Formats: sequence, C-alpha cells, structure tokens
Amino acid sequence: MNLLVTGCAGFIGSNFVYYYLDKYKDRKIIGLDKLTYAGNLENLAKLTPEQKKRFVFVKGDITNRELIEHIFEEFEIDVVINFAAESHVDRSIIDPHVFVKTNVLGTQILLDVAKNFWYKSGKWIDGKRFIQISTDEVYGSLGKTGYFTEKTPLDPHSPYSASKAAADLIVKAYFDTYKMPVNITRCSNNYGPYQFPEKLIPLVINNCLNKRPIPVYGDGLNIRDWLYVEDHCKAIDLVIEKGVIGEIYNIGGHNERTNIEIVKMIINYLKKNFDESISEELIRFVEDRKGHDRRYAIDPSKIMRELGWVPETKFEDGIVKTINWYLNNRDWLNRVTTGKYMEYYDKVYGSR
Ligand SMILES: Cc1cn([C@H]2C[C@H](O)[C@@H](COP(=O)(O)OP(=O)(O)O[C@H]3O[C@H](C)C(=O)[C@H](O)[C@H]3O)O2)c(=O)[nH]c1=O
Repeated sequence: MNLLVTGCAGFIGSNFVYYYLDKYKDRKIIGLDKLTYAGNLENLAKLTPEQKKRFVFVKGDITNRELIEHIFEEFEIDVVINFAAESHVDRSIIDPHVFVKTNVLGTQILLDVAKNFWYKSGKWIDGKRFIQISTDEVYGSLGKTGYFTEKTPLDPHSPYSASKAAADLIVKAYFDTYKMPVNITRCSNNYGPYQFPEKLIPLVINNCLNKRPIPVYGDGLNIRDWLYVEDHCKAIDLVIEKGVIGEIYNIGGHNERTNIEIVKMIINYLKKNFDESISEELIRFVEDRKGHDRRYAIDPSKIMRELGWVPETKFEDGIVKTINWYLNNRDWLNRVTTGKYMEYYDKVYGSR
C-alpha cells in the first residue's frame, strides 16, 4: 500500500510519517512538502535506514498540478492524506492570500488529480481513500459551555480557518457530486515534537530558554483543547483503516486549558527542572489577536464509539515529554528560529 502524505516535513505530517512507517512494515510513503519556513527535512532525519527505504521525498507544492500528476503516474497511490496547509492564524491575519492558495486551491488540485487516477470506466477503483486533515477552528468559537460535534455549523473567523472550511466544503462537494471516497478529520490543538515555535507551546518554551518576554494575548483566558500529536496520528490511522466513506470525524482529548494556565505550567516546569531564573516575570499581556476565538472544545464521541479511538496521553505527561523534547533538541530550535523567524516575530509582536 502506498500513501501520498502531503506536508510530510511539517509538524503533524512528520509525526505521522514516523508513526506510520514504524507501525506498518510493508507500507510505503511518498512524502510531498514545499519546505516553507515551517517544513523542514531535518524533521525526518530520525527515520531508520529500513524506514528510509520505504519513504520517498518529493519537494513541491500541492498547487502544482503537473507535479501531482507526475507523482500519481510514477507511484500507484492508494491513500492521500492532505496535511499540507498554511496553518498559523496570526500569519493569516497579516497575509491571507497564500492561505487561500495553498489550503483551498491546493486541496482542489489534489482531489482532482486523485479523481482522474482513481475513477476508471465509470467506477472508483477499490481501496482508494482521500483524507483531508482539517481543524476544529472551522466551527468558530464556543461560549462557556457546549462542544463542537460533526454537525455543528461551520462558522470560521480567521482567514486561516475560513480557508480550511472552504477546503472541507470542496472535499464534501467531491463526495456529494462524484461519490469520491473521502473523509474529513477535524482535530483540536496539537502539541508535541517538531512543532514550529510560532505556536503557543513551543513559542513559550523557546522564549523561556532565551529569556524573551512571553506574549499572552488579551486576558489569557481563551481556552484551547489540547491533544498530543501521536494520539492524533493514531486517530488518522483508524480513519484510513475503518472510517466510513464520506464521514467527518472530530478528534479531541477533552483537555481544555486556558492559555495562561499553559504558559505558567511551562514556566514553572522549566524553572524547577532546568533553570531557576526562568520566572513568571517573563509574561506580558499584549494586545489581543483580531477576531480571537474564545473557546474550542471537541466532542470526540463519534470516533471513540465508531472506530474505537482513545486519546492515550494525559496532558500532564504529554507536556513534560514535549518540553523535554525541546530541551534535548535545542540545536533544532536554534536553527529554525534564526533570520526570517525573527523578522516575522518582530512584525507580529513589534506592534503589541
Ligand atoms: C502564538 C501565541 C498564541 N497565543 C494564544 C492564541 C490562542 O488562543 C492560543 C493558541 O494559539 P496558537 O496560535 O498556538 O493556536 P490556535 O490559534 O489555537 O490554532 C492552532 O490550533 C488549531 C486547531 C489549528 O488548526 C491551527 O493550525 C493551530 O495553529 O494561544 C498567545 O496568547 N500568545 C502567543 O504568542
């Protein structure tokens, strides 16, 4: 079985490649990545020599139709997992265009090429599957109570989440119109190794290590529902194996935390275990993110009930594993946060 994994050198994509090649010794991954600022081939350097034999890397963009066709001609692709996306909300507020191009147009091109290769003589070839990796942000924002279910209406607020919602609707259209074998998964905030330090958890770790102020948007009481990335990978694996065609699956660990709670947890862990001069004095309450969603909380009961998924990593363990990973990979952290990273950082935080 051959999988085309787009965004294979990004955070969730690279974690998925490790998980999948380790679990299925007879399967092969063709990994496609544009290697933007957030995608880094070094993220895949820890594949074993045996796993490398089952992994082919292609550098390129999902909006490049000729390249996607070439990949489908060269390899018999059974499953496409579309992780490739511009994913950072703050960047989408500064420059929405690339979000629409990659997330919407890129998804449509992938769907279209897959359809042309998988739909033959009036029917779909057996065993093919297109999985769109989406996000709970497409549902918008919750008040103090309630959960996002798969039936919650789409109500995205940022250019990022609007582009992901648009992509989901294109995927749905390929199912409704052509009966294409698709699934959409919508996950809550992931954390773990290889996450680019523009997202809250690695940003806080990195700023603590560099004794840089930690920007907390607004009152710090916005809530996110955190899931360890490996639990997300296990859920996607189950969707590939057992997901009902055309269905959407929400993935989340029932682990809601305010941002300030996360920030203090990281500071206090590092203070106790790494450097006692790291302190809460680094915290700066800064201007709020525009259109900042207040609360995300996923109801994952459908995937738990129907596919038997269980989130296995407790947040208290996952966050310690994650902080230690960054501590042990400070070279990686330093390399990905030089030059352009600081230009972006100044642009976002300079005004706050
Ligand atoms: C970077 C940063 C963030 N924040 C706040 C903003 C949010 O309330 C929360 C998490 O922010 P982050 O940008 O890490 O993630 P979200 O905006 O929740 O979105 C993330 O989770 C979903 C599911 C995706 O689909 C996105 O791709 C992913 O980026 O911390 C701060 O207060 N300070 C900071 O410096």
